Parts: sequence; C-alpha cells; structure tokens
Amino acid sequence: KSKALRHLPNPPSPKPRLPFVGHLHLLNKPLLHYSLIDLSERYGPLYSLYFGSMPTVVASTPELFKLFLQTHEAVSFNTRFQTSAIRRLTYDNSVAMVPFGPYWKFVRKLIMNDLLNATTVNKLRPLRTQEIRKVLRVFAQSAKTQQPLDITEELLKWTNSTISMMMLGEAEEVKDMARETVKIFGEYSLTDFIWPLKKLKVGQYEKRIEDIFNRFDPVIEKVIKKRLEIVRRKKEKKGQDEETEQSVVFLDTLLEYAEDETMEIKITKEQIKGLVVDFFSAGTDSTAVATDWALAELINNPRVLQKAREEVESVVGKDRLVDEADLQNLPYIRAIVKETFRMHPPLPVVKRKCTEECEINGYVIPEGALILFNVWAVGRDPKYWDRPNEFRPERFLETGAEGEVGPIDLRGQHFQLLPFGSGRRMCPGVNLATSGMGTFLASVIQCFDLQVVGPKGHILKGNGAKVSMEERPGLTVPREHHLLCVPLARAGVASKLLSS
Ligand code: HEM
Repeated sequence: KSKALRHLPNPPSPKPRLPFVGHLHLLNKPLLHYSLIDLSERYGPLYSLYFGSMPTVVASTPELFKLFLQTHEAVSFNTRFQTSAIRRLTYDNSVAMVPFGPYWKFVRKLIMNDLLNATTVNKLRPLRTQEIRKVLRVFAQSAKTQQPLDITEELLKWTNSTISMMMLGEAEEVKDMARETVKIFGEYSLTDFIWPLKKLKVGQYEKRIEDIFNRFDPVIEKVIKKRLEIVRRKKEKKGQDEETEQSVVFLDTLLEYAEDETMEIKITKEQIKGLVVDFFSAGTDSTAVATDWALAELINNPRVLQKAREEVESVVGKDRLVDEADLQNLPYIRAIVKETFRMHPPLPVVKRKCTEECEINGYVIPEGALILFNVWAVGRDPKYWDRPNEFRPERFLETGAEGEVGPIDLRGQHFQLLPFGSGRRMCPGVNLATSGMGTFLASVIQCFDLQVVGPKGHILKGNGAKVSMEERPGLTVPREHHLLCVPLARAGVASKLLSS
C-alpha cells in the first residue's frame, strides 16, 4: 500500500484463504452472480476475495457502482483483463480489452464518431429491416407447416447476420466462423475459469484457439480484399451514384482510414480485423440472449403481451409491418426492453481492473485487482425495485414518489440499472442493441402468437404453456433451454410475409 493509504484496511474477506485456490472453493454455485450474492450476505456490499492468487473486489450496490465507475473511474478503473483466447483471436487489438491509453482512445472515438454514431447507424437501417424480415419469414414458414422452430437458434442467426452485414456487407462465410470465435471466448470467460476448474485443459484450448484463428484469418482476409475493391470502385464513381452513399458498411470506413495519411494514428489491417472480431463477440450473443429472455417473459406473462399487442396495433395497425422508426411511438415496448435488461442482464457481472490503488468507503482497493460489479444482484434488489421478481414493464412508465422511476434509462447514469456498464468504457452498442431488440419484439408481437412446445414435442396449452427461466453459464448468461415454439400467424400483415 502507498504511504497515504497504509492506515486503511482492504475490504472484508472470508477466512481462511487457501493455498493455490484462494477463495475459489467458496464460489460453489454454477453461476458466478449467485455465489457472489451469497458472499455479500456475509461480508457486506463491498468485500474482497482471491481468485487463485488474483486479488478480486466485489461491489453490489448502486452507490458503490457510482463511486467506482464515476468518481474514481478515470484514474483507477478504466481497464479490463483479457484472456489469452481473446488476445489471440482479436489480434491483440480488442478495443473492449486493451488497456486505457492512446490506442483505445483512438478506436473508441472512431467507433463513437464514425461507426455507431446516429447518422451511420440510421443509414444502415434498411439493412437491419431486411434482416428482421428474413427471420420473420422463417417464422411464417414454420407457421405454415406448423413445425416447431428453435427460436433461440434463429435469434443467434439474426444477430450474427445483422452485425456481419453492417460490418462487412456480407454474412454467409463469416458468420459461422464468428460464432465459433464467440463460443471459445465464452469457454474462457471467468465463470468457466472458476467453476469446472478441473475441466480446464489448457493445452487443448490453445490448440483450438490456433485452429479457429487459422481458419478465421483467411476468411476475413478475403472479405477485406473484396471490400477494398468495392471501396476503390466507389471512389471512382463518387458523386455519380446516390446508391453508393447508402451502402457504406463499417469495413469501408475503416479501410478508408487505413489509407488516410492524415490520421493521428493510422489504423492497421490487424487492428481492423481485431475490431471485426470485437463487434461480433460483443454484439451478437448479447443481443440474441436478451431477446430470447424478453420473448420468454412475454410467453410467461400474457397480460404484458396483450398490453404490448394493443400498443402495436393502435400505433402501427395491421396493414403494414413494424419499422424501427415506430419505436419512438411504442413506449410500452421500450419499457419491456428495459425490464428484460433489469431482470436478465446478459452480462450479469461487469468486470474491470484496478490500475491505481484507490480508497473507496474507507477501504483500499489494491492495484491490479479484478473488480466485479454484480449488476444482476442490484437489478433484483428489493431496496431499489418494488417487487423485483415480477416482470412488470409499467415500473418504467410510472413516476415514483420523488418523480424518480419514470425516466430511468440504460445509458449508465442510473446506477441501479447497468446492463451496459457505465463511464468511459460503457457499451457503445447500447442504442443499436436496444432498438434492434425493440423492433424485433414489436414485429413478432404484431405478426405471431408463439405456441410453446413441451419436452415431448407437443404444443402446451392454457396455464401450462410456460417456459423455464433457468439460467446457464457462458460468455453471456442465456436461458438454460432453447426456446422451441410453433408460431401461429395472426391475421393481417403476417399473411403477406411469405409473399414479400
Ligand atoms: C444486449 C446487448 C449488449 C449488452 C448487454 C452489452 C453489454 C456490454 C457491457 C456490460 C460492456 C462493458 C461496459 C463497462 O465496462 O462499463 C460492453 C462493452 C462493449 N460493447 Fe456491448 N453490449 C451489447 C451489445 C453490443 C453491441 C451491439 C456492440 C457493437 C456493435 C457492442 C460493443 C461493445 C464494445 C466494443 C464494448 C467495449 C467498450 C470499451 O471497452 O471501450 N455491444 N457491452
């Protein structure tokens, strides 16, 4: 400890700390956020652990989140840990994982100003609409044949294809590779590191990482080559063709920057590839998992579904399909999205690293410590939410006693709701993810009833038509079981889907 902080203790910690494993033996539930809740009941909202030999600090109140991620973030908590799988597969250039510094600042600015800014994202709206229509047609086909549909799988295809199209202008070859990459990140995530420690066969993982890398790299190389050609051709035609303006995907912008001699930092091809992997790993599973939770909640809460349907029918009607632009007039759908993130944050524990020793609430947080923010626990804490285990989107539309509840949003300023983190390293994809999810939900609500398929393959009826809300560990936390349904097309616009 530095001289100034020497008189202060570290946050309370369980005793004893065992050799080699530290406190890993205390994380005895398969899902990290539950083990952390158990420990916080004994050691309070701020406590420390050793994950093996790694000092770890756990925070589980909005007040603490604010101290870490607002008051002290700039100096002490603006960096993350990276695993060797992530390092290799993002070409050691993951914007999500690189330490705070000039390269992170440069790429983050580029993401905010040129890729995920409102204008660029708006220009790519037709592309997102097309991807949603594609999934709706798969639903319609299944409604026609009355065959069960693995909706969880369709959601993953949808988000993969959408990110791939926006990033690269194509999806076919890349998206399966991208899914493999994201999968191995999951296997290497902290949860898996701790829980089935026995299963961790490092040598085997490394071989798989190399194998994925060696297959992914030529595919992405090929896409870059192809896109460079397109960018060059577009340059030659500049001004002559309105359409070329419309179809600028993220990779085009990045390739232009790579050739721009006037940039403060010149982006390299490796860095571009890293960013492509980053967007796949950060944006696909997370959005699909959240949408899956939302659909499951709608199935289990017919009252909410009915109210949402009334809203969609009164705002959009039955003659045309929902569009992303409708979302601003669909407050109840937007509240459903927030309520889903409150109860089911796809990343239940947000992680940072302490880069400079610091005092929080009279305790010293040591340099190098892993910091865990139990976002899941706060989202379900009755101190901050009325009847927290009820899926009740209305809570986001009501004005609380102090006028507080209504305006709560997902942008990292309301510390009781942080599914996208907060501060400098907050998720830059929050708008893209929430608007995609809202549009998708409203479209499905408008066009289909989802009939749940039971374990024996038959359609469940009446009060028994519910789905399980168990969780499974991974890079994100999805539902334990895939969502299997037979969609039933609703009168009106759904009937046109197959012919469009
Ligand atoms: C439901 C969907 C999503 C969830 C729940 C989610 C959640 C998160 C969280 C919790 C973080 C860490 C924030 C922090 O440390 O404060 C993060 C970072 C990040 N997310 Fe997302 N995200 C989602 C979708 C997306 C999408 C669609 C993209 C991009 C297309 C994206 C790109 C990123 C990037 C690049 C980072 C790293 C930012 C940095 O370190 O500077 N995310 N996300």
